[in-house]
Amino acid sequence: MAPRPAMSHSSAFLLRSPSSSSSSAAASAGGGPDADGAAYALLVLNQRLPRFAHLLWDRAQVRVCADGGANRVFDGMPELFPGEDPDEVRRRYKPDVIKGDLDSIRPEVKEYYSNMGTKIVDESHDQDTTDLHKCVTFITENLDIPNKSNLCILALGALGGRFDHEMGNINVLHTFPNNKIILLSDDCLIFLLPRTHTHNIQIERSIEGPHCGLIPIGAPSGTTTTTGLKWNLDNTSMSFGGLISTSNIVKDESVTITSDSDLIWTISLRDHS
Ligand SMILES: Nc1ncnc2c1ncn2[C@@H]1O[C@H](COP(=O)(O)OP(=O)(O)OP(=O)(O)O)[C@@H](O)[C@H]1O
Ligand SMILES: Cc1ncc(C[n+]2csc(CCO)c2C)c(N)n1
Repeated sequence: MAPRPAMSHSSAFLLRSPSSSSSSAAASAGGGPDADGAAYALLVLNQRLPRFAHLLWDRAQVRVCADGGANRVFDGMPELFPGEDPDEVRRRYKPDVIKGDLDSIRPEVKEYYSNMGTKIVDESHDQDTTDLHKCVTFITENLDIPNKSNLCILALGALGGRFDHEMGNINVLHTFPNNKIILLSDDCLIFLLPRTHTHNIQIERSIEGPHCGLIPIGAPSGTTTTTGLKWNLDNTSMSFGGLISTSNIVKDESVTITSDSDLIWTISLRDHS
């Protein structure tokens, strides 16, 4: 296989104190870019907020709700602060943008955030792309977002739930292969490993692993080689109907992956509740 440039990946954005990789789970309020200097945009989808949603919110460069995701922020953020006045909590967690076909956001939620100055982008004319797709387009095309080319996109609530939505969300990873997009749930995260690069994934053991998978969703892979896993691939083919790497285990501090096809990487998140 021809040599190709390296791309590194880290889930340090989930660390409580991103500068120290020995610290434990899920981010605290801090402000500013995450661990490895990679700033991120937070995208909230229409599923129950993960337990660490408010912590990621505090450090995001920009916060976008995909249609009904706005209901989840409106209802869910106060639930993460049970002792506090719900309205006070809501005022602290104001989305910058709500975008989608707007058939799921409740009218009172739309009015509430509109009155607070949130930008509402109605794309109800487009019934061919998902709300997640619309929001990723917004982030990649919006000139007002600083440092956009380095911006990672964290999509909360993208996994678990309806299978058609999950597949639509994974399709967005393949539609925007040049953008770093991470789909998150309470239980795991996934992202795309474009075939154009070799990949070096830093494992944050306090918050992720040990279960992981390497899956050729878009197309079969003729050859994939890995290091750092319990069951490594060595110039191995993967396809649906044949071998795909599920229920694998991370062994080392970093995992390297090279493949002739785009692959989906997934790793479990540890339960810190
Ligand atoms: N159950 C789910 N599982 C995974 N992702 C979801 C789920 N529900 C919503 N999403 C994500 O949140 C986004 C916004 O959801 P919303 O329910 O507002 O979309 P929608 O277009 O109204 O959905 P639909 O009309 O298909 O029910 C979706 O584009 C999708 O990316
Ligand atoms: C072949 C095909 N299948 C499904 C849809 C429906 N659809 C896909 S994305 C979307 C918007 C959801 O907010 C809707 C309604 C379509 N247009 N074309």
